[in-house]
Formats: sequence, C-alpha cells, structure tokens
Amino acid sequence: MSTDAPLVIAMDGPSGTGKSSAARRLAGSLGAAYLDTGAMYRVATLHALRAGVDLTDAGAVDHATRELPLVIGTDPTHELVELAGEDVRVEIRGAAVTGAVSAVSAVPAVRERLVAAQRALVEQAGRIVVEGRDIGTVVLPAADLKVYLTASAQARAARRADQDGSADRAAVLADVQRRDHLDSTRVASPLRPADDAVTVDTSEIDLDGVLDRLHALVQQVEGVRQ
Ligand SMILES: Nc1ncnc2c1ncn2[C@@H]1O[C@H](COP(=O)(O)OP(=O)(O)OP(=O)(O)O)[C@@H](O)[C@H]1O
Ligand SMILES: Nc1ccn([C@@H]2O[C@H](COP(=O)(O)O)[C@@H](O)[C@H]2O)c(=O)n1
Repeated sequence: MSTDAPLVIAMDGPSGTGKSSAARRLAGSLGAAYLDTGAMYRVATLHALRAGVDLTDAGAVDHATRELPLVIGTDPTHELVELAGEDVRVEIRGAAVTGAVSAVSAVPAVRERLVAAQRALVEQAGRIVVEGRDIGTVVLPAADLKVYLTASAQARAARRADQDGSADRAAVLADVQRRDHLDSTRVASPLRPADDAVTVDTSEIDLDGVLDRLHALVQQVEGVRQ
C-alpha cells in the first residue's frame, strides 16, 4: 500500500495519558498530518478570557468565540498555534487557560464550530492522526482506527508534575481529577471511549512501548484494507 493512502486515526483519552506525545510521533512515522484538537479549545478559551466574559454564561462564551481568528498547523514536526496572528503556543498551556478550558469546551455552540473546523482539516489532510476527547465518538465516527489511551490518575499527575516542574503533586493530581470529572460528565460530547475503540493503558508502558503498540494496531488496520 502506498504511503499516501488515506488513513484516519482517532486518539482520545483523559489528560496526561500521552495522547499528544504518542499521536505526534505516530503521525511523523506514518508520514501523516497531526491535529491537536485540545489546542483549539485552549485557543477559544484564551480568546474568551481576553474578552473578559463570564465563563459560566454559555451564551456569552458562544458570543465571544463566534469570531475566532485561529490558525492551527497539522505538521507533526512543527507546532503552529496562532490567535489573530499571535503565537500562543505557550500561553494556551498556562494555568489560566488550563483552569478555564473545561468550561468553554462544555458549550455546545463552541464545539459545533470547532468540530466543523476539525473535519475540514481532516478532509484536507487525508492521512492524519487526530487527538482529543470526542474524536472517535463524535468528530470522526468512521475513523479507520480508534484508540483510547488511559492511565491511572496518579501516573498522569506524576507525568504532568515532572513536565511542569511542579513539586506539589497533590495539587496537580487534584487538577487532573477535576478536569477528568468536568470533561467526562458534561452533556455535550463527554469524554468516553467509542464502542469500537481499542483501549491502551499507558500507566506501566513508556512512550516507546506505546508507539510499538500503536504501530501494531495500524499494521492490523492496513492489513485488513489491502
Ligand atoms: N507512556 C508514557 N510514560 C511516561 N511518560 C509519558 C508517557 N506518555 C507521555 N508521557 C509524558 O507525560 C506528559 C504528558 O503527555 P502528553 O502531553 O502527551 O499527554 P496528553 O494526554 O496529550 O495530555 P493533555 O490531554 O493534557 O494534553 C509529557 O511530559 C510526556 O512526555
Ligand atoms: N476533542 C477535545 C479536545 C479537548 N477538549 C477540551 O480541551 C481541554 C484541553 O485539552 P488538552 O488535550 O489540551 O489537555 C480538555 O480538558 C477538554 O476540556 C475537548 O473538549 N474535546
């Protein structure tokens, strides 16, 4: 099979399971594009925060994010995230946005617009790994392969604390659990595995091990399609 054959891989799971790291590397090795949909919700959140809207008011969040001058790249070797031409890669990962993003992503009108943009990017790319919370269930229900990454909250919090250089592991764990709860209990497109997703628990596997598992799954899918 030629390396430019269409291939759509959906990767979902809670925070800190390794979705971004694994999806980016998988895309690079498959010669595919990569889409970080969490970054899109983070940009919408930054835009709403800058507009000073009350994030508990869904109508106000909807209104404030209707015009969202967002540019997101899909090259797995080059991260590009811009809001009105400004590079916001660092700011969207900060505490203010991380603390507010679940409120913004729970607003159905925000999701509708971002899902439409995500589908358009997938259509353009043809061969792509897309990661988020609702990719297998809502955004791309016909994906060729759906993977749901999990890991214990403790493992995820330890990774996040190492990544951010935080000594307060209890606070990081509480934040991880708070976001898990909000993302999985919201009414609009809650975080959950698609019925046909393959679950991979990354608690005890390093990133190379996760990549081995993902490559084996891709080979199975490509074998079936040949
Ligand atoms: N299997 C693994 N073992 C150990 N550390 C890992 C593993 N996978 C990822 N990591 C590390 O965990 C941290 C979080 O990974 P990553 O950002 O890829 O997770 P994520 O699921 O995309 O999180 P979020 O949804 O919050 O963006 C990173 O520092 C990454 O290097
Ligand atoms: N498909 C998605 C992706 C993300 N979200 C929301 O965005 C938050 C940030 O995601 P990260 O992957 O960058 O941590 C996440 O907590 C969700 O609230 C989403 O709803 N759907």
